[in-house]
Amino acid sequence: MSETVRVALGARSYDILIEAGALDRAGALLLPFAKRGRLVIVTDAHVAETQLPRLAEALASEGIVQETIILPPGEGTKSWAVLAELTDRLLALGIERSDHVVALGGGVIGDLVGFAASILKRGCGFVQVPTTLLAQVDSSVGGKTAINSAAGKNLVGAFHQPSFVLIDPTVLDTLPPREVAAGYAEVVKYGLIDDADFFAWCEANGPALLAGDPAARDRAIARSVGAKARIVAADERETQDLRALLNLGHTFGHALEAETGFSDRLLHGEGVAVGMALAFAYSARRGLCPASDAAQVAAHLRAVGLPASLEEAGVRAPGEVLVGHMLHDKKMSSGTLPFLLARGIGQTFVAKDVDLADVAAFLDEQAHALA
Ligand SMILES: NC(=O)c1ccc[n+]([C@@H]2O[C@H](COP(=O)([O-])OP(=O)(O)OC[C@H]3O[C@@H](n4cnc5c(N)ncnc54)[C@H](O)[C@@H]3O)[C@@H](O)[C@H]2O)c1
Ligand SMILES: O=C(O)C(=O)C[C@@H](O)[C@H](O)[C@H](O)COP(=O)(O)O
Ligand SMILES: [Zn+2]
Repeated sequence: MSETVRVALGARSYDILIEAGALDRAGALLLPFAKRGRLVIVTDAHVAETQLPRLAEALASEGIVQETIILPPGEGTKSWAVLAELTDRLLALGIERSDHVVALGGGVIGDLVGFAASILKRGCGFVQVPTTLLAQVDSSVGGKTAINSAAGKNLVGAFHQPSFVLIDPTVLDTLPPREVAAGYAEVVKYGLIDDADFFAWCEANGPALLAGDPAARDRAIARSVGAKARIVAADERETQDLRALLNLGHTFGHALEAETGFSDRLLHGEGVAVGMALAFAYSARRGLCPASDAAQVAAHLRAVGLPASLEEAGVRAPGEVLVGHMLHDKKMSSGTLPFLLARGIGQTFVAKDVDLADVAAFLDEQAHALA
């Protein structure tokens, strides 16, 4: 299959190509950018071993000279220290605004490289070549770029759209199963937000997708990218209570990631899985959503091996500690934290009347229920 999705953002519009084997055509696909300036590939050590040779060969076949920077893998790379190292190395290479930095990797590389590109020379070009399921269905699209800070997740960043997104689903063949499952949580998110039929599709096809079925994988990528592109085009900077829907599960999830030290104890997608289960359970507790829908969400996440509770996330912190992490959430406005809650599967909405003490009590109940 080959499909192009356009993110319609006026002068910042760009294409997302989804095509099995596209990485091997990257020379031709990236040639227009190479004609405008240089290409510098930034990747991490795992991807350097598994997918970088394909990209390097494809670029070389078109005579494109490339520089490559290889960074350590893992969430810790979204840090001030690595950002400083990366920007220094790109400046040492003489990066210019007309050059493109090519982010070859998962969401960590994409978020870091995009942020570096947004601040270098006050903004140079970048291209996303996502190599995880999570990055292909979510992080490579939409221009949210960031690093983490001591205060929390993604707190230092910028909106900076890529010039092009090259999605080759075959790169996922080398991705470890735990990472595939983590990325799948963001796929399920699109169904839970506003498409109950797609959630039903996930229930029927999720296990095949995780087992590596190419048809299920490609369908999920195309559906997710299409949904995200539409939402981003309509609310690029999350000002209209629309893009915020993409944050379903993230207020809880980011708090769990902070509590587990942004480590591989809990991957981002795993935090989102637990967060979505908690958002539905909290919605049910408030009488907003049928308890059966909350149970169905948790059951599907568990069926594909994702965590769906605090215990399964390995988090034992008191509710007020987790709520303390949430106070840094970027949605916080005038002391109010909007929450993504649900009236049912496919019916997520932004709630602005959530009492954080009640959320803390809910989290304590969840912890005790399973103790
Ligand atoms: N900007 C956004 O809109 C957005 C959306 C969702 C998530 N995110 C961010 O994305 C990050 C998580 O991204 P992720 O889940 O892709 O994690 P990641 O980038 O850490 O990649 C996961 C692991 O897989 C390895 N890997 C990547 N591709 C591989 C491949 N093809 N073969 C073998 N190994 C491979 C990596 O080296 C890493 O060890 C988080 O920081 C999250 O906040 C951002
Ligand atoms: O693109 C968006 O908007 C999202 O919210 C997608 C999320 O999956 C992603 O994790 C994002 O980085 C979270 O955004 P944040 O603003 O809460 O940092
Ligand atoms: Zn996310």
